[in-house]
Amino acid sequence: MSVDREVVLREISDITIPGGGTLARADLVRAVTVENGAVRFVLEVGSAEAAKALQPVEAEAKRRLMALPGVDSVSIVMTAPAGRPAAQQPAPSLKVGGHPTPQAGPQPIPGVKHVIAIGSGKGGVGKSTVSSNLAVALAKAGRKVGLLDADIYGPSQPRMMGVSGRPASPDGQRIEPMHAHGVTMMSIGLMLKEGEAVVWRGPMLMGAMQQLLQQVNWGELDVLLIDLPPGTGDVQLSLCQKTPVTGAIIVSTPQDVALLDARRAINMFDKLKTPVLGLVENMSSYTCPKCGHEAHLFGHGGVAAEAQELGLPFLGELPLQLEVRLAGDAGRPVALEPGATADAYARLADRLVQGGMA
Ligand SMILES: Nc1ncnc2c1ncn2[C@@H]1O[C@H](COP(=O)(O)OP(=O)(O)OP(=O)(O)O)[C@@H](O)[C@H]1O
Repeated sequence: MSVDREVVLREISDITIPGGGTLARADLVRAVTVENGAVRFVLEVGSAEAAKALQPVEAEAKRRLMALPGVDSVSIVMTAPAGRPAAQQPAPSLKVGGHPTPQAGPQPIPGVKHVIAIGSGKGGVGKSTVSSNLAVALAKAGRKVGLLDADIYGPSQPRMMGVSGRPASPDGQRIEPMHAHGVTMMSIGLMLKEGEAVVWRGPMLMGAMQQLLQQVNWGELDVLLIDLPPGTGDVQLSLCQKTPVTGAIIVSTPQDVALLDARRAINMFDKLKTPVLGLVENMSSYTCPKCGHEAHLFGHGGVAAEAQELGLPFLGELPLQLEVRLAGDAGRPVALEPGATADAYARLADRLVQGGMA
């Protein structure tokens, strides 16, 4: 067995710490590296006293790791965040995917007035497209808007919003969000190495969501839109457990199969006691640019009918248009330019503002 980061974390995860709990649960381990038999990591501690209390933990970790075949040295650095000169600061603690730190119930995000989750039952129905365009439309309406791309399986907001690069973390703790088209944004995709596969389990996802919600300097926002992964999984659960969510918008195509999945998503939000603000129909019609004929490739009106049946607001329909995809691929959401689609998004934004949700 070769020793790597995962082996190191597993080996020390159940070491108990003063005050109860384990190293893994307290999420104190940062920046694990294994190189030519040398294991190094940081134990993040709040103060000099805490560092002193953790000395037996440090010793036990060393003992266990030195016993692993192939490990020649173990170096553990304890860091206290405050008052250190910059040169001695640890690498930014952008360990998205770590275990969550204990948190008593949902915590509001400082400065953020409303949180709106954008979900769908099925992938590919345009949830990310709707999120980026709605964010832009809200910004155009003068709202202070944030957009958090929490689609861990396929983060697409960096591409759709035209943002790249790694977010800065000047103090190694807080994360500076990016800005594009008047929107403050952060994507889980910007925190991962390109092409990195995400195989996080529930607790790691919880940790990631917690960091993205609470560790990012969101600033003062009227509304933070959260682009969720499709379906009904751990991210949705984490979000609703970690922060009070004003409500969820469900995106669906008019197609029966997409609607069936949308119903599951609505059910899940009901169970999580998160109000569903309404349903949006995407790709509802296609107008041929040559002859002007309007076609309904995925059917039409299905989402409005579904909303009526479920007693939920129908928030509007958005056409299927080549420009929507091209604009998304180019990093300039179509809602930035004047036109029928921008108008449809402006109406959607206006409904949220008028309803006191954004
Ligand atoms: N109204 C539309 N007209 C044309 N293309 C669209 C429209 N809505 C979405 N698309 C395109 O469809 C593709 C999927 O859209 P998008 O990524 O927004 O879906 P999604 O529901 O977020 O998918 P997933 O969650 O599976 O990543 C993208 O290429 C996008 O540009």
